[in-house]
Amino acid sequence: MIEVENLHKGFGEVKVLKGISTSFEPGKTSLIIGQSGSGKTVFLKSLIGLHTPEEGTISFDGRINTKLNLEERRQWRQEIGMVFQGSALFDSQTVEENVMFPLKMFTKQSRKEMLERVNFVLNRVNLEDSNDKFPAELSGGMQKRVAIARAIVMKPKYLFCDEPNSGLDPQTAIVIDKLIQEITDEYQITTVINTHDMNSVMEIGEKILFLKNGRKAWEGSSSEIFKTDNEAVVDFVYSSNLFKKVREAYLNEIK
Ligand SMILES: Nc1ncnc2c1ncn2[C@@H]1O[C@H](COP(=O)(O)OP(=O)(O)OP(=O)(O)O)[C@@H](O)[C@H]1O
Repeated sequence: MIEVENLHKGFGEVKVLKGISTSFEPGKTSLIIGQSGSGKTVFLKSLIGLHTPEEGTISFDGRINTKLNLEERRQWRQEIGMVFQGSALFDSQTVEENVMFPLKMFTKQSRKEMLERVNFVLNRVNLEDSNDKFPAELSGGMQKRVAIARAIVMKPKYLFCDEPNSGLDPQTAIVIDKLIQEITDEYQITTVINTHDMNSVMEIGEKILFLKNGRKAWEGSSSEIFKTDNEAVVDFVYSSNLFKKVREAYLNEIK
Protein backbone atom coordinates (compact mmCIF):
# COMPACT_ATOMS: atom_id res chain seq x y z
CA MET A 1 0.00 0.00 0.00
CA ILE A 2 1.29 3.46 -0.92
CA GLU A 3 0.00 6.30 1.21
CA VAL A 4 0.43 9.91 0.14
CA GLU A 5 -0.20 12.55 2.77
CA ASN A 6 -0.48 16.26 2.02
CA LEU A 7 2.11 16.19 -0.76
CA HIS A 8 3.46 19.57 -1.84
CA LYS A 9 6.03 20.05 -4.57
CA GLY A 10 7.07 23.12 -6.51
CA PHE A 11 10.00 24.56 -8.35
CA GLY A 12 11.02 27.97 -7.00
CA GLU A 13 7.98 30.19 -7.13
CA VAL A 14 5.94 27.68 -9.14
CA LYS A 15 3.76 25.50 -6.93
CA VAL A 16 2.90 22.32 -8.81
CA LEU A 17 1.46 19.85 -6.28
CA LYS A 18 -0.66 21.56 -3.66
CA GLY A 19 -1.43 19.16 -0.84
CA ILE A 20 -2.38 15.83 -2.38
CA SER A 21 -3.50 13.00 -0.12
CA THR A 22 -4.45 9.60 -1.47
CA SER A 23 -3.54 5.93 -1.30
CA PHE A 24 -2.90 3.07 -3.73
CA GLU A 25 -3.68 -0.53 -2.85
CA PRO A 26 -1.89 -3.75 -3.78
CA GLY A 27 -3.50 -5.78 -6.53
CA LYS A 28 -5.21 -2.70 -7.94
CA THR A 29 -4.47 -0.69 -11.07
CA SER A 30 -4.66 3.00 -10.21
CA LEU A 31 -4.69 5.67 -12.89
CA ILE A 32 -3.67 9.31 -12.63
CA ILE A 33 -5.50 11.54 -15.08
CA GLY A 34 -5.72 15.28 -15.63
CA GLN A 35 -5.03 17.98 -18.17
CA SER A 36 -1.56 18.67 -19.49
CA GLY A 37 0.33 20.58 -16.83
CA SER A 38 -1.91 19.41 -13.96
CA GLY A 39 1.07 17.78 -12.24
CA LYS A 40 0.76 14.08 -13.15
CA THR A 41 4.42 13.62 -14.07
CA VAL A 42 5.66 15.58 -11.06
CA PHE A 43 3.37 13.41 -8.91
CA LEU A 44 4.68 10.15 -10.42
CA LYS A 45 8.28 11.33 -10.14
CA SER A 46 7.65 12.20 -6.49
CA LEU A 47 6.35 8.67 -5.89
CA ILE A 48 9.48 7.08 -7.32
CA GLY A 49 11.75 9.43 -5.42
CA LEU A 50 12.98 11.55 -8.30
CA HIS A 51 11.45 14.62 -6.65
CA THR A 52 11.67 15.30 -2.94
CA PRO A 53 8.44 16.64 -1.43
CA GLU A 54 8.58 20.15 0.02
CA GLU A 55 5.93 19.12 2.48
CA GLY A 56 4.03 15.92 3.20
CA THR A 57 4.99 12.26 3.09
CA ILE A 58 4.84 9.23 0.81
CA SER A 59 4.98 5.90 2.56
CA PHE A 60 5.44 2.44 1.06
CA ASP A 61 3.96 -0.18 3.36
CA GLY A 62 4.77 2.05 6.28
CA ARG A 63 8.19 3.19 5.06
CA ILE A 64 8.49 6.89 4.37
CA ASN A 65 10.76 7.08 1.34
CA THR A 66 12.62 10.23 2.40
CA LYS A 67 13.46 8.76 5.80
CA LEU A 68 15.16 5.58 4.63
CA ASN A 69 18.85 4.99 5.21
CA LEU A 70 21.09 4.03 2.30
CA GLU A 71 20.54 0.28 2.64
CA GLU A 72 16.76 0.63 3.16
CA ARG A 73 16.60 2.92 0.14
CA ARG A 74 18.49 0.41 -1.98
CA GLN A 75 16.02 -2.28 -0.92
CA TRP A 76 13.04 -0.01 -1.65
CA ARG A 77 14.42 0.88 -5.11
CA GLN A 78 14.60 -2.82 -5.93
CA GLU A 79 10.92 -3.21 -5.10
CA ILE A 80 9.99 -0.69 -7.78
CA GLY A 81 9.37 -1.56 -11.43
CA MET A 82 8.94 1.09 -14.07
CA VAL A 83 7.55 1.25 -17.59
CA PHE A 84 8.54 4.49 -19.25
CA GLN A 85 6.92 6.34 -22.11
CA GLY A 86 8.39 4.99 -25.36
CA SER A 87 9.54 1.80 -23.56
CA ALA A 88 13.13 3.09 -22.97
CA LEU A 89 14.80 -0.14 -24.05
CA PHE A 90 18.52 -0.33 -24.78
CA ASP A 91 18.65 -0.39 -28.58
CA SER A 92 22.00 -2.14 -28.79
CA GLN A 93 20.92 -4.98 -26.50
CA THR A 94 18.75 -7.96 -27.30
CA VAL A 95 15.38 -8.55 -25.65
CA GLU A 96 17.01 -11.07 -23.33
CA GLU A 97 19.77 -8.64 -22.31
CA ASN A 98 17.29 -5.83 -21.79
CA VAL A 99 15.15 -7.92 -19.47
CA MET A 100 18.16 -9.38 -17.66
CA PHE A 101 19.63 -5.94 -16.98
CA PRO A 102 18.01 -5.34 -13.52
CA LEU A 103 18.99 -8.85 -12.39
CA LYS A 104 22.60 -8.19 -13.37
CA MET A 105 22.52 -4.80 -11.64
CA PHE A 106 20.88 -5.80 -8.39
CA THR A 107 21.35 -9.52 -7.80
CA LYS A 108 24.13 -12.04 -7.58
CA GLN A 109 22.18 -14.75 -9.38
CA SER A 110 23.98 -17.17 -11.65
CA ARG A 111 23.47 -16.78 -15.40
CA LYS A 112 21.31 -19.91 -15.37
CA GLU A 113 19.03 -18.49 -12.64
CA MET A 114 18.81 -15.15 -14.43
CA LEU A 115 17.93 -16.84 -17.72
CA GLU A 116 15.22 -18.90 -16.05
CA ARG A 117 13.64 -15.78 -14.61
CA VAL A 118 13.99 -13.85 -17.90
CA ASN A 119 12.34 -16.67 -19.81
CA PHE A 120 9.58 -16.88 -17.22
CA VAL A 121 8.67 -13.18 -17.51
CA LEU A 122 9.01 -13.17 -21.30
CA ASN A 123 6.65 -16.11 -21.36
CA ARG A 124 4.29 -14.26 -19.01
CA VAL A 125 4.03 -11.31 -21.44
CA ASN A 126 3.60 -13.74 -24.36
CA LEU A 127 6.97 -13.01 -25.90
CA GLU A 128 8.51 -16.43 -26.21
CA ASP A 129 11.05 -16.86 -29.02
CA SER A 130 12.10 -13.22 -29.05
CA ASN A 131 15.16 -13.47 -26.78
CA ASP A 132 17.68 -12.72 -29.50
CA LYS A 133 15.77 -9.96 -31.25
CA PHE A 134 16.76 -6.32 -30.99
CA PRO A 135 14.16 -3.64 -30.05
CA ALA A 136 14.22 -2.21 -33.59
CA GLU A 137 12.99 -5.57 -34.90
CA LEU A 138 9.86 -5.44 -32.71
CA SER A 139 6.53 -3.66 -33.08
CA GLY A 140 5.60 -0.92 -30.58
CA GLY A 141 3.30 -3.31 -28.73
CA MET A 142 6.04 -5.94 -28.49
CA GLN A 143 8.49 -3.32 -27.21
CA LYS A 144 5.98 -2.45 -24.48
CA ARG A 145 5.80 -6.14 -23.55
CA VAL A 146 9.57 -6.23 -23.22
CA ALA A 147 9.43 -3.09 -21.06
CA ILE A 148 6.77 -4.75 -18.87
CA ALA A 149 8.83 -7.95 -18.64
CA ARG A 150 11.87 -5.90 -17.59
CA ALA A 151 9.77 -3.99 -15.04
CA ILE A 152 8.52 -7.18 -13.35
CA VAL A 153 11.68 -9.27 -13.59
CA MET A 154 12.70 -8.28 -10.04
CA LYS A 155 9.23 -9.21 -8.69
CA PRO A 156 8.37 -5.62 -7.77
CA LYS A 157 5.87 -4.69 -5.08
CA TYR A 158 5.21 -1.39 -6.84
CA LEU A 159 4.86 -0.75 -10.55
CA PHE A 160 4.82 2.72 -12.10
CA CYS A 161 3.93 3.31 -15.73
CA ASP A 162 4.18 6.62 -17.54
CA GLU A 163 1.81 6.70 -20.50
CA PRO A 164 2.19 2.98 -21.28
CA ASN A 165 -0.10 3.33 -24.32
CA SER A 166 1.58 6.22 -26.03
CA GLY A 167 2.18 5.47 -29.69
CA LEU A 168 0.05 2.31 -29.73
CA ASP A 169 -3.07 1.69 -31.80
CA PRO A 170 -6.28 1.40 -29.72
CA GLN A 171 -6.45 -2.40 -29.98
CA THR A 172 -2.84 -2.95 -28.91
CA ALA A 173 -3.30 -0.33 -26.18
CA ILE A 174 -6.15 -2.37 -24.68
CA VAL A 175 -4.06 -5.56 -24.82
CA ILE A 176 -1.20 -3.81 -22.98
CA ASP A 177 -3.61 -2.30 -20.43
CA LYS A 178 -5.14 -5.71 -19.74
CA LEU A 179 -1.70 -7.27 -19.43
CA ILE A 180 -0.68 -4.70 -16.81
CA GLN A 181 -3.96 -5.24 -14.96
CA GLU A 182 -3.60 -9.04 -15.01
CA ILE A 183 -0.02 -8.91 -13.77
CA THR A 184 -1.02 -6.42 -11.05
CA ASP A 185 -3.73 -8.77 -9.84
CA GLU A 186 -1.69 -11.96 -10.23
CA TYR A 187 1.32 -10.72 -8.25
CA GLN A 188 -0.62 -8.31 -6.02
CA ILE A 189 1.47 -5.36 -7.18
CA THR A 190 0.57 -1.78 -6.30
CA THR A 191 0.38 -0.25 -9.77
CA VAL A 192 0.12 3.45 -10.60
CA ILE A 193 -0.24 4.63 -14.19
CA ASN A 194 -0.11 8.13 -15.67
CA THR A 195 -2.37 8.26 -18.66
CA HIS A 196 -4.18 10.44 -21.16
CA ASP A 197 -6.02 7.45 -22.53
CA MET A 198 -9.71 7.57 -21.64
CA ASN A 199 -10.14 4.01 -22.92
CA SER A 200 -7.78 2.90 -20.16
CA VAL A 201 -9.80 4.85 -17.64
CA MET A 202 -12.97 2.98 -18.65
CA GLU A 203 -11.33 -0.42 -19.10
CA ILE A 204 -8.91 -0.84 -16.22
CA GLY A 205 -9.40 2.09 -13.84
CA GLU A 206 -9.94 0.30 -10.56
CA LYS A 207 -8.97 3.56 -8.95
CA ILE A 208 -8.77 6.88 -10.73
CA LEU A 209 -7.15 9.97 -9.30
CA PHE A 210 -8.07 13.14 -11.17
CA LEU A 211 -5.64 16.01 -10.73
CA LYS A 212 -6.51 19.58 -11.52
CA ASN A 213 -4.02 22.41 -11.06
CA GLY A 214 -1.94 20.30 -8.70
CA ARG A 215 -4.85 19.32 -6.48
CA LYS A 216 -6.88 16.15 -6.18
CA ALA A 217 -10.14 17.16 -7.83
CA TRP A 218 -11.80 13.73 -7.66
CA GLU A 219 -11.05 10.08 -7.03
CA GLY A 220 -13.08 6.95 -7.54
CA SER A 221 -13.44 3.88 -9.74
CA SER A 222 -14.27 3.56 -13.44
CA SER A 223 -17.90 2.74 -12.68
CA GLU A 224 -18.16 5.76 -10.38
CA ILE A 225 -16.69 8.04 -13.01
CA PHE A 226 -19.73 7.35 -15.21
CA LYS A 227 -22.08 8.42 -12.45
CA THR A 228 -20.28 11.39 -10.99
CA ASP A 229 -21.67 14.84 -11.56
CA ASN A 230 -18.40 16.45 -10.50
CA GLU A 231 -18.19 19.25 -13.05
CA ALA A 232 -14.42 19.16 -13.49
CA VAL A 233 -14.44 15.41 -14.16
CA VAL A 234 -17.38 15.61 -16.55
CA ASP A 235 -15.74 18.50 -18.45
CA PHE A 236 -12.44 16.66 -18.74
CA VAL A 237 -13.39 13.02 -19.24
CA TYR A 238 -16.48 13.63 -21.33
CA SER A 239 -15.09 16.32 -23.58
CA SER A 240 -15.25 13.86 -26.48
CA ASN A 241 -18.66 13.21 -28.01
CA LEU A 242 -18.02 9.49 -28.06
CA PHE A 243 -17.45 9.28 -24.31
CA LYS A 244 -20.39 11.60 -23.71
CA LYS A 245 -22.62 9.12 -25.57
CA VAL A 246 -21.13 6.14 -23.72
CA ARG A 247 -21.88 7.88 -20.43
CA GLU A 248 -25.45 8.72 -21.44
CA ALA A 249 -26.05 5.13 -22.53
CA TYR A 250 -24.63 3.83 -19.24
CA LEU A 251 -26.74 6.21 -17.17
CA ASN A 252 -29.89 5.27 -19.11
CA GLU A 253 -29.14 1.61 -18.60
CA ILE A 254 -28.88 1.88 -14.80
CA LYS A 255 -31.97 4.09 -14.45
N1 LIG B 1 11.75 20.37 -13.19
C1 LIG B 1 10.83 21.32 -13.29
N2 LIG B 1 11.13 22.62 -13.08
C2 LIG B 1 10.19 23.57 -13.14
N3 LIG B 1 8.90 23.36 -13.44
C3 LIG B 1 8.53 22.10 -13.67
C4 LIG B 1 9.46 21.00 -13.61
N4 LIG B 1 8.80 19.86 -13.88
C5 LIG B 1 7.52 20.22 -14.10
N5 LIG B 1 7.36 21.55 -13.98
C6 LIG B 1 6.08 22.28 -14.14
O1 LIG B 1 5.09 21.61 -13.40
C7 LIG B 1 3.83 21.69 -14.04
C8 LIG B 1 3.23 20.31 -14.13
O2 LIG B 1 4.00 19.51 -15.02
P1 LIG B 1 3.76 17.98 -15.28
O3 LIG B 1 4.80 17.55 -16.24
O4 LIG B 1 3.67 17.25 -13.99
O5 LIG B 1 2.33 17.98 -15.96
P2 LIG B 1 1.54 16.74 -16.58
O6 LIG B 1 0.20 16.74 -15.95
O7 LIG B 1 2.35 15.52 -16.46
O8 LIG B 1 1.44 17.17 -18.09
P3 LIG B 1 1.42 16.26 -19.42
O9 LIG B 1 0.09 15.57 -19.39
O10 LIG B 1 1.50 17.27 -20.52
O11 LIG B 1 2.58 15.33 -19.37
C9 LIG B 1 4.07 22.34 -15.40
O12 LIG B 1 3.69 23.69 -15.31
C10 LIG B 1 5.57 22.23 -15.58
O13 LIG B 1 6.07 23.30 -16.32
